[in-house]
Amino acid sequence: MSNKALFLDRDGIVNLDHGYASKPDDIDFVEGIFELCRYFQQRGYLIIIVTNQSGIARGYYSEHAFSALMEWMTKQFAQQGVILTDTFYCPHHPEHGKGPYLRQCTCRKPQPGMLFDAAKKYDLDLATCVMVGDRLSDMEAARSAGVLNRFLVNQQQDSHDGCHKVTELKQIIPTVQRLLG
Ligand SMILES: O=P(O)(O)OC[C@@H](O)[C@H]1O[C@@H](OP(=O)(O)O)[C@@H](O)[C@@H](O)[C@@H]1O
Ligand SMILES: [Mg+2]
Ligand SMILES: [Zn+2]
Repeated sequence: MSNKALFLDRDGIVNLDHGYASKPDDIDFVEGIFELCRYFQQRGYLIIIVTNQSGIARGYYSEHAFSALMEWMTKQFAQQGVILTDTFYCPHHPEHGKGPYLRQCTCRKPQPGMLFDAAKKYDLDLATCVMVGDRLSDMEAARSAGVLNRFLVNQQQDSHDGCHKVTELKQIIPTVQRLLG
């Protein structure tokens, strides 16, 4: 357990959530995302996306289309000086999934499955990882996985789970500097 990661939710954090993005034309990157990634990368964090993709379960787009979009996204990150180490995704939905995707799985956030899978694959010390998300389900997944520093961006909802609430990505760096030095 020697590595640490910045876990990013995708829709709503990396790109604006216009609803079930499936192709590059659907992607508008959120202001400050590359700067945030560069900050953590310089401090030795791997950059890992953890994303619910029920659009696959619902039949809106295929896993192949999802992978092609992530390949494109990885190149956009690289052009901005950011190595996107990996993406973990949940293609299931417990009610609206079709065929094999109709499942009560352990990877759909708020379940912590994707974070545990990432920890296993990259030998992560989850306590020292950081999660940034736009839903309480992101915070819950990270809390259940034992991620101590969790940032909830741009949500009015009240949360009692001890996460840091910010309205913009650029507010994260000063808080991290205070917490982690
Ligand atoms: O925010 P992440 O985890 O990266 O991805 C969320 C997306 O898969 C979609 O998840 C859906 O929720 P349901 O999966 O239908 O409950 C909706 O919130 C969509 O607007 C959103 O695009
Ligand atoms: Mg989201
Ligand atoms: Zn799943």
